[in-house]
Amino acid sequence: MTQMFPQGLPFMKMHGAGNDFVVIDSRGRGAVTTAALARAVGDRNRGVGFDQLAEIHDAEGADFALDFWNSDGSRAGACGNATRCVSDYMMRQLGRDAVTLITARGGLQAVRRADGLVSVNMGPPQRDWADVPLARAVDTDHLPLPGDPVAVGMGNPHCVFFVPDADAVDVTGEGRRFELDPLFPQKTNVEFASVIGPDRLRMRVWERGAGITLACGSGACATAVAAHLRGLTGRKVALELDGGVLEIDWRDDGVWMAGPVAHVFDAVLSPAFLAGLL
Ligand SMILES: N[C@H](CCC[C@H](N)C(=O)O)C(=O)O
Repeated sequence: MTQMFPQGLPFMKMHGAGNDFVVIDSRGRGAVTTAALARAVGDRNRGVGFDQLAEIHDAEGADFALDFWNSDGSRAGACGNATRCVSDYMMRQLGRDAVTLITARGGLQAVRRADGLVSVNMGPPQRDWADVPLARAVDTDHLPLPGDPVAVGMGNPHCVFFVPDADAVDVTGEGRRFELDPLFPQKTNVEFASVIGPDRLRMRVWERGAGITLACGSGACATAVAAHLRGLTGRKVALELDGGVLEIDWRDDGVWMAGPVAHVFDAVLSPAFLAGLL
């Protein structure tokens, strides 16, 4: 398929609070991303490097559709920060302050707030063990794992730990261990959070298929939901991540997540790089 891109394959580099993405706009043509392409582009030395690759597609009944890939070549059912970044790009292109999109989770909406932050409704949290998904029927509010974590699905699985000091956690060691725990048949993203106040949390994250990232939107949503369920915070919280602050508001219609976005550069994957990948 390389011959389809004799001039190479254009992409955009974006980030939301330091959660970084390669975005490929495939509207008007078929999907191009494969696991091999995601792994090659995701290699920070031999490719471009990203936490997730997002591919934009045409959609029926929405402004666009989005697919997400991790840097290890696996698929992600949700990616809140990439959704905000691509929604910003689409709102600019369409000259609007609101867009609708379709992901593996279903239909979502994103808006540009009066303060300029891009906010997305990530939908209601999934609290049933089978939806997270977990391997067996357990209490999702108190998983039978050391550290008493909470399981929350946001279109992808999250395992949220509340700890006295998130900065003291060995995120790589603990994250990798719980990512691969058999309780999570599709593995899991792992969050470590500490309470700063009734409307403020500190959070660090280990992402399934990507490792430590500077921020994780769906993880921030899952953590805010878990904190409220545990009676630690209200429904509206700011989360301090390594790459910036994300604002979460758990409303009746879903979990809204707002934060900064950046469109860093546009570039092209060369035909030589693509050879054998497409
Ligand atoms: N960074 C993303 C989440 C990626 C989740 C991915 N690692 C998975 O396999 O579920 C976000 O902003 O929501």
